[in-house]
Amino acid sequence: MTKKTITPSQNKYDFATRASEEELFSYFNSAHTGLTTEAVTQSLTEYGENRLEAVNQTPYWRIVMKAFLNPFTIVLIALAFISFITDYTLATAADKDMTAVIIIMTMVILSGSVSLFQTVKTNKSLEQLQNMIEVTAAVRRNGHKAVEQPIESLVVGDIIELSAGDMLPADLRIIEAKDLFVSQASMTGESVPVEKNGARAMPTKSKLEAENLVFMGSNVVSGTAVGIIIAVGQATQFGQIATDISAVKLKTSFEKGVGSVSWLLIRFMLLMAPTVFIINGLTKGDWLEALMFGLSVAVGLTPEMLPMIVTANLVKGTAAMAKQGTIIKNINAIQNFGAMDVLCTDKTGTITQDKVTLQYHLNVNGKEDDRILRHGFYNSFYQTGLKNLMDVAIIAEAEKQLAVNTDNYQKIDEIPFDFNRRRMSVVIKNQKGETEVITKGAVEEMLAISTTVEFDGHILPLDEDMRAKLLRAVTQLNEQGLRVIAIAQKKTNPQDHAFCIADEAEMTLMGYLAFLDPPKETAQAAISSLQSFGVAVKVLTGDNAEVTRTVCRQVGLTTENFFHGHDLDELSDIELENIVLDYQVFVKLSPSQKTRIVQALQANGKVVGFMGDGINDAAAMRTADIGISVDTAVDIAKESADVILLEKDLNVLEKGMLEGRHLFGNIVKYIKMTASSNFGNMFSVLVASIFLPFLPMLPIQILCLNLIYDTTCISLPWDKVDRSYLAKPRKWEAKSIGNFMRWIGPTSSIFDIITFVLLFFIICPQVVGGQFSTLTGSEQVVFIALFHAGWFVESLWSQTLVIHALRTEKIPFLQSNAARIVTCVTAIGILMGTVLPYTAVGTTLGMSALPLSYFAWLAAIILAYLALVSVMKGVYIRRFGELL
Ligand SMILES: Nc1ncnc2c1ncn2[C@@H]1O[C@H](COP(=O)(O)OP(=O)(O)OP(=O)(O)O)[C@@H](O)[C@H]1O
Ligand SMILES: [Mg+2]
Repeated sequence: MTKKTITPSQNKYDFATRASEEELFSYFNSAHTGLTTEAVTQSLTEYGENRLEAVNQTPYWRIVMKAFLNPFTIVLIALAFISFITDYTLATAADKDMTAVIIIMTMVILSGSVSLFQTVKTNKSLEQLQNMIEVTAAVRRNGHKAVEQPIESLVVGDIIELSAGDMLPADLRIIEAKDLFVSQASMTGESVPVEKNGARAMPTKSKLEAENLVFMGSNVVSGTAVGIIIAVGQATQFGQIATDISAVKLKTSFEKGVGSVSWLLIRFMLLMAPTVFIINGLTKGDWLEALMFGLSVAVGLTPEMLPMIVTANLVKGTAAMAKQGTIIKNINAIQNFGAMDVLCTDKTGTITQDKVTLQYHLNVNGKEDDRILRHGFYNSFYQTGLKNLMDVAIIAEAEKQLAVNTDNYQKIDEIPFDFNRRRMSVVIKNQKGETEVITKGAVEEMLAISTTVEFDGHILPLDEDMRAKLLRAVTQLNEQGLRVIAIAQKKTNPQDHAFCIADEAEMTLMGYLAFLDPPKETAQAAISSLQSFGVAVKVLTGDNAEVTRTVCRQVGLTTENFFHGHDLDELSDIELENIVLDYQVFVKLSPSQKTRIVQALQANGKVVGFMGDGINDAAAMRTADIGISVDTAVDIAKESADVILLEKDLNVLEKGMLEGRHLFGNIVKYIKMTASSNFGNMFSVLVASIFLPFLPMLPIQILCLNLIYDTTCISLPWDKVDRSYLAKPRKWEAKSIGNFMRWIGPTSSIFDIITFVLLFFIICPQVVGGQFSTLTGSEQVVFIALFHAGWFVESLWSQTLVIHALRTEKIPFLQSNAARIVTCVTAIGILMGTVLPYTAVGTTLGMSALPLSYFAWLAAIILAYLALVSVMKGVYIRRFGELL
């Protein structure tokens, strides 16, 4: 390693601004040709990896904590602790009993370890998926040509080549630049790109203003550059902000929803358990037993599997989506995907094919003219911004038709494209030293800067007649679905000045280029399919009205109502909010107008998706509830998205969306049925506590019942969802959970109470030989054990079978079947629970063998229960519109 000859001042950035190339290379041990392998290793130890802690993996202990500690497990652990004190510490030697503690802790461990397993699996698969779409940068090393490398592998001292659309992978000092314009919006909030260059400079007050420094998180709008990395990872300016941002990361509506339901159920339990405790204490007189019973009821009411069900669903959903070509970047956005009811999309590549071809190059007279193609070629060829499909088409066509020669020209300057002015210019000089500005862009924008036209070799003023004639010709082309851009030029003097937007004035319009950008064959079907799934499709484009109208008509979007970008700026936010739903197509939009439309839709209560692939879509994608981009999009668009499609296709998007609805359905299903059966059980226990001379169920039996039910529920994320459920966008509605609980819950209580009566007055007296009050002490013990076994089995049957009844709006087993795994697991649960009273374990748990005649009764009760649930389902659906 060479010795460092320069000591930078305290501030590395000031040093980097001031330093010459040699000083930089010597300080960072680098060279024009890049770092050597040894220097990379050296730099890694000295400055570390290019990773942000904020996006780094959470440490293991936190993942474990998160899996095991949630509101529900905390309640369970507290209950286990109290059980331990009362059953073990305070109990006499003979009565010491750890069974309750063991069962409760089993539940904690079960829910925690399944959650943990799922989380680890998700993190792994998310990482793998993200590697598929990772952002790379072109880096020179060991004297080789630059190669694309994942940005995490870059180190301080690396030499990076930049071009339009790139994300800045770290903080760089520019050493060479050609018309480099960078958007620092994520750092400064200023969306106008700033020009940067490679010259030495005096340090500025704010680092961000330094003309030769660029920063991680910004992106290259146009131009090219070479730079040396001076800071990576957390040490970058972005790293400093990113830590703060991640601290206040907003929760999605979904996370908030799950949280609020959790608390609702816990509050409910906190109210009910003490009530049960007091009633039993008062009626039975044994307060310690009443306490244990109250605690067990509390456990029974806790849906401890909720966190696990949510995680398992998200994991499953992510994997299923990946198979369909949809990569999830932000896992909590999956649910928004299913809730999305408006999809905003750009036009090129989504509605139209990703193939743009140049059809005509016409002069203002409407004749094919090679001069037009040649000028278009120079503009596209020499510009260093992002080459879009039109530029590619121009270059391809010119190379095919003309013997274009670039040796005779020298590029002097360029004025890069931006989405507000919608045009761009290059300045070139020929061998004779004549210099011209060549500008191309959207027709209206080009007419606005032109004062003359070239017509049959003459220069004529661009008067109203001419303007009208030109616009007519363009409209005609547009109506055939052709996109048109205009070309203009003017002679200029290169020595004058550096060129800027003001130079795009008093130009001579030469003619126009017309491109064929045909609609996708699949677009029409995809759009109507999305609409049939309740998603309104809106096109938000920067292109003009005529072409957009033609294309939209071809894919079946209504085109009477158009909204034009001009009119947008005159509307206040409220006015926009009022009309935004009436339009399907928005044209001539600037990037900030796209964002405003998304906001206006959200203000209408819509869950908005935005699909795009350009620099001009990034802001709107961030604002939308769900930003969707494609694999081939520019870095900044991919960076802003929550979801990346491996193919820019509405059908792929639709599949991902349905997957989102599917997993949401499974989550809501669990919450609703657990909440309602818990509520029902609660009610039954209250009634039974008041009337029975003994506890309706032993604490340990409640815990055991709960364990079996919870284990059954682990299969739910694998369940199917009815197609009819998938047909509508699904939003989180806390209110509907409460309704469900109040309406469906008490239904089960009716049958619980019928079972009490049956057991207390018929079955038990039959077996034991008399009504409870007439029995001796030991006979009463048998009576109670029988009663407990009876209720245990009935509870398990009804709670488990109702999973099948409530998972669908249809008739279970006949019209809609659960996934096989769910059917198997529930069957096994029922079987085990039914056999239990006949086994030694059952005896230990305080149950005794039921007479076979009981099962005939039980079958009748369960059938009647399922029938009534079906009726209630119908009533509920009629009243509230839908079940889940
Ligand atoms: N390379 C280019 N050279 C000149 N003009 C261009 C170029 N690219 C775009 N324009 C002009 O800017 C307008 C807006 O650009 P563009 O159509 O790409 O916007 P957009 O909002 O991304 O649209 P889309 O919905 O099709 O993706 C174009 O209609 C065209 O007139
Ligand atoms: Mg676009």
